[in-house]
Amino acid sequence: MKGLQDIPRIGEKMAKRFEEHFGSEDAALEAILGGDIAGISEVEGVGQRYAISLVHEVRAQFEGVTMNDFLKTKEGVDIYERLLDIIKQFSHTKYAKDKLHVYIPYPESKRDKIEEVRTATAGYMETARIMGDNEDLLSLLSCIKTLECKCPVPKIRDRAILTTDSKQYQVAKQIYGELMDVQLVKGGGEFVDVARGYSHVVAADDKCMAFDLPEDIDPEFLMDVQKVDMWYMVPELEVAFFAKNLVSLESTIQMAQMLRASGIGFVGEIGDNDLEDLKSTLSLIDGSGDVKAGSDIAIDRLVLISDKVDECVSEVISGANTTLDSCLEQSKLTLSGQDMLKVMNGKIEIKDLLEKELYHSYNSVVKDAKARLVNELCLEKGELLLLESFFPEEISHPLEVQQEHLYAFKQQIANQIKRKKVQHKRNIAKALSRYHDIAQKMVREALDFDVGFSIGCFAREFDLQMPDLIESCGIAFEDATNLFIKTRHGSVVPIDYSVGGTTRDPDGSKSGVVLLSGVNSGGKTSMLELVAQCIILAHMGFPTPAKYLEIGLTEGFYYFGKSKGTLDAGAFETTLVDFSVVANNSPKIVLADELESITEPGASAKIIGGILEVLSENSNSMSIFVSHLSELILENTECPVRVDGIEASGLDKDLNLIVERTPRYNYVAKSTPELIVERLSRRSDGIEQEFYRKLKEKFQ
Ligand SMILES: Nc1ncnc2c1ncn2[C@@H]1O[C@H](COP(=O)(O)OP(=O)(O)OP(=O)(O)O)[C@@H](O)[C@H]1O
Repeated sequence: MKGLQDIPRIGEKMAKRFEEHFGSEDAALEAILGGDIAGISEVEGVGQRYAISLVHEVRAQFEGVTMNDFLKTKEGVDIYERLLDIIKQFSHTKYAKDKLHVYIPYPESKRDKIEEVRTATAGYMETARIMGDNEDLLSLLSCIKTLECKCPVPKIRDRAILTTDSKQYQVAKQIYGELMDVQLVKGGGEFVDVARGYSHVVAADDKCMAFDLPEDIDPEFLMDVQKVDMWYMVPELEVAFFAKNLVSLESTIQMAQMLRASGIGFVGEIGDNDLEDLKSTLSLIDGSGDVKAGSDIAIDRLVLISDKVDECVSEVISGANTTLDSCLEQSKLTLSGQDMLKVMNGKIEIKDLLEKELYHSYNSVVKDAKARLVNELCLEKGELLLLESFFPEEISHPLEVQQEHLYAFKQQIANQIKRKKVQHKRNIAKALSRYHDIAQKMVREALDFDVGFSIGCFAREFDLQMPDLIESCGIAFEDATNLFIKTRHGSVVPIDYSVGGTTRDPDGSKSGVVLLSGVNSGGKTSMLELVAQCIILAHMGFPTPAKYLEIGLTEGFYYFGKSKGTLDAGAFETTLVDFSVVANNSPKIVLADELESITEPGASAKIIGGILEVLSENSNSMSIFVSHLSELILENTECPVRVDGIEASGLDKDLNLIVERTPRYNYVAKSTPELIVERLSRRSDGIEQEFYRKLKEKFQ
């Protein structure tokens, strides 16, 4: 399979959507082959069902087997899906929940696949045994999502590449044109004009170095744009990938460290030191790709200035005006006779005299105000120059800040922040670029860990054990519990049972054809369901719900559930056609529940007897038929059939049936419907009770 369009059902249009979603054809193929059902479901026009069937189809091509090769009936598939639904509850990520669908039961001929899964699952079970109740690990896992690889950054508006060299211009335009402005300038004058429009200018040729630039233009010089790495010129791009996936990455790293501390290997390619390095580098950025507060002292100081400057200036001014007011109150002017004459002769202005008198106080108030600003904003040398012109030199009352100078100051601080952040992001981007591939691998492994961990946690919760695989056709278990009853009711009576050539064979007959008889509501259907659960899980390579279980793998599994309602003639015919498939000689396990309801009892017994005869001729098959007609069926069959029974001994004080859930071997159990009638009678009164009493008499 070389391309997407080699996959049936993926045409040109769909292939394009896959490529767009996953970033490339290879990535899309990897997702399909790797069973990333969650990811595939997100492709435009693809739902979860389509994704599951697509993955199944592609895997079937590779493995040469489909789920239906083993699960021969719709009811078997239903049991498989219900089991999967239970396992999915132990997933912590959507990825794992969806990917669990790649686990299917295999026929015996694919034993290598079953063994492969068994080996891996045994590892997952051990991991879950150690870590299954670690709440920290579980909450970390639930924070991990598939990485988003498409992390476009918006065009950078405040940075530009300027050059006088047309070659450099073309190269820069081609590489960076979509990310920032690239401009060709003719000389120093134009360079300055253009540069004033940006807070950060990269001058990309040595001619620019010779320009006589004013103080406010401070470009960064580069000889050749081609020799610069992307992380240097646009660090935002590399940082964006890590920022967008920050939560997943940080959770994965923490999880890796946690697993390693518990002796569980995780992504061997990255050593402990690199993991720590990646973790500390990631701690410098936030989810938007910005430099996190606290990661650079210089940036923090500038940001603090920018945040506080307005408030600080207004506080300082109000303090200064209070001081100025009290100075004015205390000021008096005594004119000497000489000064009076000078004023009268027009040699000096009275205004000058007043100014002279007040200048000292004003000056010291302004000086104090500036000192307070320097102190409170922690200003450094280079920033003092702009502060000088914050207040008017001429006495003005009340004292006010010169807004245009305050604005210029703020602008300078903002530019400095941007420049410093770019510098800082370059260091971060350089450090992170080294980890780009391994980060992707780590998260993928973390998500895949959750797939296995879900199976392990499922096994841990229900105390499942790996079954023993035996060579003969049969199944035997001890203390087995029906998972559907357990999840529904919380408790379940464990059951022991054996059918076929197992080490627990009760009478040495190795009977592989069994009729299960018994009391109404005794648990026959539940027993059949339990056997089905064990068969399916064992053929998936999964552990089974029994303290001990041995099973002979088989090629096909036929499960025929109890029919609902009365069947008409057409349905009777259909059921027979369905059953005809068991007639061939291939190894198989057949479970059927109360097949007798397909027609009237006499005819049913004959038909079931006939089917059992066909099955008993196949030494590679095993079958259990639940029936209330066991005696009648035995009369209608020539082959050796073992009849087992689930019997009730009475009703307890709460009127529940007292049932021995484990079947008795070679024992025809009575249906004991009278117990049910008795229960109904004791639970009712009046006419209703009279009715049930009459029915009860019929059994005496
Ligand atoms: N091992 C068990 N532990 C606890 N509850 C059980 C067990 N087996 C069956 N039950 C409960 O007994 C009830 C009847 O079970 P089930 O339907 O399997 O009986 P049945 O013998 O097939 O009945 P019927 O002959 O009427 O079809 C169900 O509610 C089921 O949950």
